[in-house]
Amino acid sequence: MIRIEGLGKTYRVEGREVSALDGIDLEIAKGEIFGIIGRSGAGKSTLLRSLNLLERPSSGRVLIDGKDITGFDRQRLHALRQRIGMIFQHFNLLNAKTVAANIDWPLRCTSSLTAAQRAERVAELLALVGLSEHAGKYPAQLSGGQKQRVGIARALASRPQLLLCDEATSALDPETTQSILRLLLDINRRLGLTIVLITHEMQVIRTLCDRVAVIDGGRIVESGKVADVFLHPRHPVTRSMVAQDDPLTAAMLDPAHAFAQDKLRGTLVRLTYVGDITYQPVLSDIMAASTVRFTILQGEVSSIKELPFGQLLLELEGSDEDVRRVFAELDRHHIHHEVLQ
Ligand SMILES: Nc1ncnc2c1ncn2[C@@H]1O[C@H](COP(=O)(O)OP(=O)(O)OP(=O)(O)O)[C@@H](O)[C@H]1O
Repeated sequence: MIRIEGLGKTYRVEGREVSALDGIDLEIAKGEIFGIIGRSGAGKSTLLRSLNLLERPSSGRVLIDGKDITGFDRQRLHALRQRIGMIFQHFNLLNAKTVAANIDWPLRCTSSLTAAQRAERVAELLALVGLSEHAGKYPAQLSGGQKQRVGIARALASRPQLLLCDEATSALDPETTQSILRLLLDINRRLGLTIVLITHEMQVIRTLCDRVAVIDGGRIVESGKVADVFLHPRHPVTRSMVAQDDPLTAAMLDPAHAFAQDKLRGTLVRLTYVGDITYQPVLSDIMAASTVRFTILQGEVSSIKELPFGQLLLELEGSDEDVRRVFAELDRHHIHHEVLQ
């Protein structure tokens, strides 16, 4: 659906050139939830805003459904923006208008619907985001989570195919964040809407996204399925973002900090696995058929979106030959192993 090719953006600040994006290549499929994560100043907002040309790239192309939008004239851009909704960290609501009027606003400005048809659409959207009882309130009377629900309803008013989320939960507490993420997931499933979001929180990516790209210094430094990137982060920025989100993974990625090294007798191995195998006694079977003994030093069973995963830090004691056989059995069962020491 979206193809970004060699995208670059340079800002001119006081006669100096600041490079915000440098040679970005990405593909985002229809119906997927794609996350872009990075530290402050990495280029996330510039990249997201290039998708609806709120930011004009300096080089490269953005293709949506095969059409290069960077060459669109005003009229085509106007039509494109109606197919792309956007929500913001600070909600950007019209404070002097009620919830219903905020949601009605884009319809009033751009659609050819009658007042009655618009009212019907607003009622539908209010129900979708769970705010039917708050239609007559003003933004100042709402909680942060409710304000973001209004933002989502407003973004969906013109039935877009693509929703851009700019740090949509960064201003919310953890519980409200979860409820907004659940709403976005529900909307993605019910409406088949493609969602592209930017965040600096790995937790948001883990909960919501199918795939992720890590951006640093205006370049994509790592990308892939969320489970792969989360469980096997390669770039230092990715490792640090995973570590901030999940201390257990951090400890397993860098076990030197996790426990007393002088107590180690055998081979230190990190196992990772995803999917149904998480709930099967495969490890028990493999070890029961071997003379190799194991000690669990650390472990975690959790989920990424709805995909269960496990990771274990084990010390294996046995002959090299027997340990190799255990590794071969792990491979056979798609349990990834990584010898750490
Ligand atoms: N309008 C602008 N004029 C000049 N420089 C800009 C402008 N917008 C962004 N930049 C610079 O471009 C780089 C990328 O900024 P961008 O806002 O895209 O990063 P970000 O990852 O979204 O950061 P944050 O998480 O802090 O919002 C930064 O160095 C920033 O200072």
